Amino acid sequence: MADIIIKNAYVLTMDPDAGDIKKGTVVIEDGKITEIGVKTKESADTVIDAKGSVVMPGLVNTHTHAAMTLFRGYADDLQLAEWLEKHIWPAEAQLTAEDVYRGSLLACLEMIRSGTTSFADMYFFMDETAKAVEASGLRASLSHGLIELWNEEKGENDLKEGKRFVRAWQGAAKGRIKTMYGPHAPNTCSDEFLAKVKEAARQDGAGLHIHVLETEAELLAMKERYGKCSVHMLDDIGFFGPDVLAAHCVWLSDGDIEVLREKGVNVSHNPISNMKLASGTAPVYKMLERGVNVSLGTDGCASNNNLDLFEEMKTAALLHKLSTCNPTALPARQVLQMATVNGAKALGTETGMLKTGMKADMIIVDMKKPHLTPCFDVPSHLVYSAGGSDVRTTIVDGKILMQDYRVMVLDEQKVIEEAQKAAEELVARVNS
Ligand SMILES: C[C@H]1O[C@@H](n2cnc3c(O)ncnc32)[C@H](O)[C@@H]1O
Ligand SMILES: [Zn+2]
Repeated sequence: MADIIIKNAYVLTMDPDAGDIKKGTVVIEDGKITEIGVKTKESADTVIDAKGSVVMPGLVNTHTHAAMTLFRGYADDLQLAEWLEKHIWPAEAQLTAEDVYRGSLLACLEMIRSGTTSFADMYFFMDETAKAVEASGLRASLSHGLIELWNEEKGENDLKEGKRFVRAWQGAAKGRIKTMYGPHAPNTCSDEFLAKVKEAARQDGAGLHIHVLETEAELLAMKERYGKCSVHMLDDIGFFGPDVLAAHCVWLSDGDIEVLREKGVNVSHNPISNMKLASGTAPVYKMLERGVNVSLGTDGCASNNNLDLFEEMKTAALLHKLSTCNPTALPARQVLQMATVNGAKALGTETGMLKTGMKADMIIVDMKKPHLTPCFDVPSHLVYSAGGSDVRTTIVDGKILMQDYRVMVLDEQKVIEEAQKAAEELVARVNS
């Protein structure tokens, strides 16, 4: 007998070798997808009748800072440098481990509710984010943020903590947690330090998560310091490879795109954060055209201000039609691919597609809604009309985290109340 059978659903497989199934069944056993089709096994511990719904791969958020939910709406309408240096970093100096746990748990709840099944995170007190991931049932690739700021002692301490975290949590939560090294950015970490971090990652077989060329200010500072941009500096120190997840990549030249493609670097495109902080428009159309693996991220809740990847998908589609004056740029299926297949590739999670043998991370989206009626094309609705609140069921590793809008794994009210209290006390400390 199977663990879970989802039947009567529109199955959006995202598998290039298989089409969609209009009225199909997905069978889950031992955390994996064991059958997909029309005629499958019929008995299971849990049978979900998904008539009027779409079952699809869970969404993958490849760049966030989960605990920053506590700073949602804290410092709006600013450019990155002022936002970070005058508001966010002073506030983060007051963070406690408990705050990070509360904020991360709130983020996990928000992600479960809006259909994200795995995410990549870079922050501080990462044991707490890992505990929240463990408790929530989500999948995550976590890194301790390393911000050297040309201070050798700080760099050493940060790297020591990053290394401890990588080794302590690799493969935890029954393999749902992976760990990475998280050097913050080429304009906050020296080239020598970045080379050391790369070597540590190589020794531990861990990936690297870094912000790259988010702003023009970064590009100018790099040219001034090194006579070349971030991408070429990172390339020259041997930093790049398919183990690298580069967030933002806004201020890229054609040559930079070629380097990213050649080295198999994974890019996390964060259109809402880039728009809100007025950082610029990443050349996503060109990157995709040239074969760079571009995925989607929300960034943290202080620059977005939520974790809803449905909003991110729609924004990406619209932004790149506008920026290229080309309505055929980033069609719905390609954007869905960025949020699923490409994200899973970036995190190396064996998810992102509904395919026999893959890990069972999937969501069921309720299509019986006024704003989703009528439905001529499912991908179109998922990108242009649906929102995170249309997700009715979320499954990770074959475990149901939310069923019919009811979150099964967390005490929702308690998570919200405790995060609210933590945020109020944190801001009071910042202002005192
Ligand atoms: C881990 C550190 O990164 C900071 N951060 C959050 N969002 C961004 C961003 O868009 N660019 C650069 N740095 C960012 C976060 O506040 C932590 O200090
Ligand atoms: Zn970020």
